[in-house]
Amino acid sequence: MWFTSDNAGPAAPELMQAVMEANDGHAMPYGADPITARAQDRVREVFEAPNAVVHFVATGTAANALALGSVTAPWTTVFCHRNAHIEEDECGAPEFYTGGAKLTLIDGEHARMTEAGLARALRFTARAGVHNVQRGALSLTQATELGAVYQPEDVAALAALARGQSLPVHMDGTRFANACARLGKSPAEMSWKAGVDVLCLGASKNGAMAAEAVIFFDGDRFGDLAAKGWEFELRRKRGGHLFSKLRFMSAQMDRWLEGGLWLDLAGRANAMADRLAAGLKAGGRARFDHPVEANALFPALPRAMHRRLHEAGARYYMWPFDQSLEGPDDEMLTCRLVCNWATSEADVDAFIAAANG
Ligand SMILES: Cc1ncc(COP(=O)(O)O)c(C=O)c1O
Ligand SMILES: C[C@@H](O)[C@H](N)C(=O)O
Repeated sequence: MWFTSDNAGPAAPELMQAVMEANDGHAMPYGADPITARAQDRVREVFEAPNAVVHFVATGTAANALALGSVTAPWTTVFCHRNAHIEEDECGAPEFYTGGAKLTLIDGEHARMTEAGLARALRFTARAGVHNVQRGALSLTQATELGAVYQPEDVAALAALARGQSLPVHMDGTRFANACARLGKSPAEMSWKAGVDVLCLGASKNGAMAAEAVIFFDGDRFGDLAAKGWEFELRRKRGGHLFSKLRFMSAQMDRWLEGGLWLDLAGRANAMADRLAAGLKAGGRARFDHPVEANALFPALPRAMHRRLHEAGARYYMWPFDQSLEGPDDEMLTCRLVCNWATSEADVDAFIAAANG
């Protein structure tokens, strides 16, 4: 019963097979191989973005931090949600790779930034003179860190506020696939058509061993897109994130996007989250303070239930982590349960049985 994180899940056999097939003799290193070119074209095709600049890195943190470093200056601030991964879980990488940009934290339920919150923050930074950080970029996470998704129109409204201040829009798409699978909208509708300028598309949480794409879309934001892409390549190399045998990462991304596999895998994870939520709700003792819109759920459960689950061998995080299993049985404690493409109905049903007793 593994529900700690989709990072704990196995790689999908299709992607492992793609790596095996890529292991065919010699090929030019550092991304100059044909598999990488094919994977970059596949991303452009799936996103209906023939001119997009596409590069691959191994982690979501590298993707976010290098992308933000490419679109904002050290003396600026990036507007993000208070619970954004770039704020809470990247050990200062965005600040490091931007050369010191700050993060301006904005509230909103379910880690979804509100228009009012962003508008207020933009107004507040309007006073910026030489003594103040300048507005740098907007960063949104899709799906969010609390298991919710943004509708394309929500993204468009926030992006419009950013665009009104000539700010680029970054999207942390570590679980973009889960959001796309949930909403049934096209990748283009969920990204550049909604005003996203640079998308970090995550495959690692959704079947890859390690593969993340940084996609700069050909809007009016970056002027010379080729130059922006070259700047990213230099930042990636300088940051130590250019894989010499990039073909093995590219092969994963190419296979993941081929024939809609990425959406099938994400759909499986989402379906298991739905099954788990329904089973806990049926037990009558779970409280849900956040919606289940992707592959994660955040139920509040009685402490006694948590004890029972831990004794049954269930693996998951209390959320926040530091909540103790010692104390009154009926105190409600929130946890995070994350399903991945390999989560089985048996895993889910065993968790529900242990929870409901
Ligand atoms: C929303 C979000 N963004 C970015 C990341 C960073 O990915 P990585 O841990 O591969 O650096 C994670 C990690 O799971 C995440 O949950
Ligand atoms: C660091 C931890 O939050 C990781 N990003 C996860 O979602 O599991």
